[in-house]
Amino acid sequence: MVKILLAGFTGSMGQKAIKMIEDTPEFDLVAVYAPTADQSAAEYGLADSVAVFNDLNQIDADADVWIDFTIPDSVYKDTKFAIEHGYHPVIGTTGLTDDQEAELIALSKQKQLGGLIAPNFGLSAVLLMKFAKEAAQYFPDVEVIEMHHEDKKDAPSGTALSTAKMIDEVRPNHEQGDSKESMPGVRGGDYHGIRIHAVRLPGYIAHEQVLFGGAGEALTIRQDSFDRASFMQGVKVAVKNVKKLSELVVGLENLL
Ligand SMILES: NC(=O)C1=CN([C@@H]2O[C@H](COP(=O)(O)OP(=O)(O)OC[C@H]3O[C@@H](n4cnc5c(N)ncnc54)[C@H](OP(=O)(O)O)[C@@H]3O)[C@@H](O)[C@H]2O)C=CC1
Ligand SMILES: O=C(O)C1=N[C@H](C(=O)O)C[C@H](O)C1
Repeated sequence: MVKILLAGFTGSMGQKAIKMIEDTPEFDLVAVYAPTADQSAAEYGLADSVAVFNDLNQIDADADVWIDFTIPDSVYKDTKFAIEHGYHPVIGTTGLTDDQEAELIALSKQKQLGGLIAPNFGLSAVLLMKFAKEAAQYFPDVEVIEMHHEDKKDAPSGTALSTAKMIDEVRPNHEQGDSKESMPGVRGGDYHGIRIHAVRLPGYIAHEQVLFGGAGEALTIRQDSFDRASFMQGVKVAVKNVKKLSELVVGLENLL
């Protein structure tokens, strides 16, 4: 049995994660955390045995794994807290900087505690990133478009940034054509010369396109998450296997 603490349980992903945990016989939800939580477990529709926390520093649950779907502003301190208290972190929340990520990895090594940071738990997105990295070796001219629901707090998405980083690792040294902007920002964000465009619209959930252009041809790789259920198989795999790791790693592909 894997005992789970879920941070961000009141949110869209948190609610999907509760269902996934309840539907998985070998998982046991022992505690939940959200800053505004002010009701009992039963009032949230949870078993009486689930401890409800609204203050990070009060958390003392007997859990194995810490699942985090919170907000970019809290993910660093949540993950640090989890590692320091011996909970294996499974982090879906976006927004960690490279320096924060490096610091957390170093801390996990010091504690010899396995954990996972996954910019995207969806298989279609994991494959998109893998295929984009392969294609970039042959098509150095590339732009990324990510499209998300209107409530998304951060831009670019963690997945788009991760895609750009993976492309940047293999892309041959290259000057991509660019236009002078007559309207600031119209060419999107710039990660090491890779343009990233973020779209926010009602009706969307999470989608990404990577566009490659070459002489007389183009390649477009696209993935769509039409429902947040698409992320849950990946979260499940992570929770089941995270204990096998001896440090914090980045990317679900490390556990597939
Ligand atoms: N890796 C992946 O595959 C995926 C990652 N995500 C990421 O997961 C995160 C959550 O997304 P989503 O569920 O849509 O967001 P929501 O806004 O729906 O939920 C946010 C949750 O975070 C909690 N929260 C707010 N402030 C804090 C704080 N200071 N400390 C701790 N918790 C806090 C909220 O609690 P309260 O109700 O008390 O305010 C709520 O439970 C985002 O970063 C998103 O990008 C999303 C989908 C897939
Ligand atoms: O906020 C979301 O919804 C999502 N966030 C993650 C990201 O920023 O990449 C993963 C997925 O795109 C959904």
